[in-house]
Amino acid sequence: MTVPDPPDLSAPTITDNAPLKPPNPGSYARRDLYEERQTPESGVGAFATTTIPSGTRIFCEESIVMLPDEAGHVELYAAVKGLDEERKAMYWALAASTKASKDVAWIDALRECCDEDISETFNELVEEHETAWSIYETNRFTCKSRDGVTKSLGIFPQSARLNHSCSPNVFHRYNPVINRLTVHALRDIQAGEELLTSYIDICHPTVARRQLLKHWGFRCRCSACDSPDDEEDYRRKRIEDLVNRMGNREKRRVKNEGKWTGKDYERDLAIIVKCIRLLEKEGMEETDTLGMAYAAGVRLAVKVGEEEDALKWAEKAVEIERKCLGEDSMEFVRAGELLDMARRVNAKAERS
Ligand SMILES: C[S@@+](CC[C@H](N)C(=O)[O-])C[C@H]1O[C@@H](n2cnc3c(N)ncnc32)[C@H](O)[C@@H]1O
Repeated sequence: MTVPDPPDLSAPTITDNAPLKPPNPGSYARRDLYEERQTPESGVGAFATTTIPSGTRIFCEESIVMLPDEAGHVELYAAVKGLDEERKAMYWALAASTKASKDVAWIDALRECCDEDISETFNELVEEHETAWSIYETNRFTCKSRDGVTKSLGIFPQSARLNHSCSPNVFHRYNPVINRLTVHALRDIQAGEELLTSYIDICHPTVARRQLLKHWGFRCRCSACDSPDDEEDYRRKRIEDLVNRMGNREKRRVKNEGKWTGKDYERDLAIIVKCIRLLEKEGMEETDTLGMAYAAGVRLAVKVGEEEDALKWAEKAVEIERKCLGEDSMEFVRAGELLDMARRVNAKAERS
């Protein structure tokens, strides 16, 4: 939930301040659609109690704790201590799976700000800080600001019950417009199925995913991890490389605007087309990595005069962002703007 973010291929070219639906979404978890249950090996999990159609928003949750990326044990403990009793209870009831940090400099800082007469209970206080930190590290979600620059980490106690899969059936993301974490069904989910999100970027191959998941202290037993297939791993590695290349070229293009030639744009587009094909082949059609690839593809296709592809991808981008993030997300609005642009360009091409 806190792993490195993919390169920002959704960088807006039209407007970053598009009008969005009024932000009054409430804070909810659709308990009419799922229940929490103990699982044999993954602690508590969330299970569908009825069919959940693809695209359904299941969680739209406000955080109970949100801290800047760089906050440490002492700041976190103070934030938890400041919660009302109900929220405090919610916080302490969450799972704590990570090991104590080897960096103990914070203990000296804590000692310095404690009264002398606390010395007898100091060890207890340290333990409480460590437990609070482990809960935080196990359950926190990355929350990016609208400009994508500021990163905070938030605790959303109901969404925090979602277990992980590398082939997830739900998608989570913090939406800075409505200040909520949203979780959407990526496909139709049947009653009895566990709702599973991915804590990490699923484009990584198996070995890298295993390494990243060590943070949460478990080995993933999803089908992609349990019976890794060399070809699938190769495709995920290729996707990862292509996404990185797209991001790097996008940065270079922005820096060298004006110097980018038609050939350069064609090269960029070729990478995106490969990436789109692999994502579709890998069954990652639902995730918004593909949404980002489509959006980047639209801009480039327009540049090189492939108006029909631009229109096709813009339509797909809108659908993916609607499904994964909802109509109140910036991504959806930007995809809609791209679709308008692609339609205009197509109409013009047809006229001429
Ligand atoms: C955010 S919590 C998820 C909810 C948690 N199961 C609970 O009981 O509250 C993350 C923790 O759940 C467990 N977990 C999540 N996904 C898992 C999986 N696929 N296999 C085993 N354990 C998992 C791990 O202990 C992990 O550190």
